[in-house]
Amino acid sequence: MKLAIGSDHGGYELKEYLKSYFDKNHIDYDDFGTNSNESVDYPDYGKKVALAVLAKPYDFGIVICGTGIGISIAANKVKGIRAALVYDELTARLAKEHNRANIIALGGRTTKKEDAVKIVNAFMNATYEPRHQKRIDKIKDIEESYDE
Ligand SMILES: O=C(CO)[C@H](O)[C@H](O)COP(=O)(O)O
Repeated sequence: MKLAIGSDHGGYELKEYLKSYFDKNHIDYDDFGTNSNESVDYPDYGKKVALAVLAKPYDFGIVICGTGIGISIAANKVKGIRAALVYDELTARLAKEHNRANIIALGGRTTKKEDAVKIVNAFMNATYEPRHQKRIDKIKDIEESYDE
């Protein structure tokens, strides 16, 4: 299991908290920034994690901004990315089971740190249900139809 993680300044503290949890629990990750509380632009970090998830052998990505909204929108602009803004264990589990999300987005200013750990674990422990593949294929069809 290896994951890619990135945030803007609004998600920086939660990113660092999750990293310390991953370190303690021997979960491998690469951190794509940002590296401080200094103000940055969330699309830059959403894009970095999205491209990493597509190009490298990561099981999934985690993106974090203040609410998780902006950075999930940005990540979803990368073809092949299904970034899900999740806010509890149920939405995290369903993002994997139904939506085959390859990135989850969290809000650093809206999600408690302990809840974020539970959310990430719920996603990691869930399994995609192939009965949903027809819908995933239709999402891909939308991407393909706006390619030009
Ligand atoms: O949540 C976010 C985007 O959805 C950003 O983290 C937020 O907009 C940053 O705001 P500010 O520049 O006021 O810290």
